[in-house]
Amino acid sequence: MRRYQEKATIIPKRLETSQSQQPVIITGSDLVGSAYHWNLDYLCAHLGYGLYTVYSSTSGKFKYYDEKKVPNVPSFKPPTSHTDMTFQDFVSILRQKNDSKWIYLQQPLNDTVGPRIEMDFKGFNWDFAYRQMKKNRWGPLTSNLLLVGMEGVITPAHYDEQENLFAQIQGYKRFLLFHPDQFECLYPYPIFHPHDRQSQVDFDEPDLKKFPLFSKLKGYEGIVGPKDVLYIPMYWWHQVESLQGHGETISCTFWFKAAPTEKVVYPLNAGQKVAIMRNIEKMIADTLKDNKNMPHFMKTMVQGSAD
Ligand SMILES: O=C(O)C(=O)[C@H]1CC[C@@H](C(=O)O)C1
Ligand SMILES: [Zn+2]
Repeated sequence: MRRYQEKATIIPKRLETSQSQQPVIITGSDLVGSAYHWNLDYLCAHLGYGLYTVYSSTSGKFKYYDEKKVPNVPSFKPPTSHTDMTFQDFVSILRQKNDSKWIYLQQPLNDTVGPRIEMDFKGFNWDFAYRQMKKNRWGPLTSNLLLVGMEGVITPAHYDEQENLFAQIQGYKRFLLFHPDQFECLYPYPIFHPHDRQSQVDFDEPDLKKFPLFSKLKGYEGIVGPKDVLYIPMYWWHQVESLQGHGETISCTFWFKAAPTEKVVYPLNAGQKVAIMRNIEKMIADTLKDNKNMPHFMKTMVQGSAD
């Protein structure tokens, strides 16, 4: 991944989240301490025979897209394909080490898992998780996503609309994180686009003519290894790379709904401004019903006159 900037701020290591919605790498939490022994063989033996969503990519990049929005962009070409298979089948493909085929298992943990995994899951340090939830006034836990990736896979820059405790179980991942106020440097796709919430900029080959502010981007960098938990605050952009040379990666995310906004305090923070931009863009799209001309419509609106 080409260095897009001179110097990234290193994500600090702490024992807990701070209430300032800043990313931290939490050490010593044992949030997923009961899963430290998870490896491919153990998961094959105990995950059961439920089906798991496995994404494939020819580039090694796994840019998420919303299938429900694909009809909005007839020319859209999905950058990945996905299929459901048993964990055992996934591991046998993984072990074929066919370099042209990059695969990434991403599946919410559900009740198809075997009793051993259920016991490990129940053994997560839920006190720690709920203490962070209460301390930061997050909403309820919504899902735990199991992620098993080949070394070298990349999840390109995007933001999520939930708070996330990202627990690393095996292997190493390099995270790049960007404050929500870097929004204008990252050029997200329009909301109606299948790549909503994703950056249009290819970090390896940034088109600085099309995306000039990308050269001003400033961000944070951190490497998470086994037993680390990265707090990814809602609306913070992140790009994730499973580092080469450390084998496949196993991670588990803990996504929480946002904290309710009790009293609006001005000036609004960058995350609140992203939420407002999204609401306005949704309203225009729903009212205009003309996605193709939305950019022109919005440009006209801000330029104050038809060009
Ligand atoms: O947890 C998140 O917010 C994500 O974006 C995950 C989706 C793929 C994961 C990865 O480690 O590549 C990160
Ligand atoms: Zn994410």
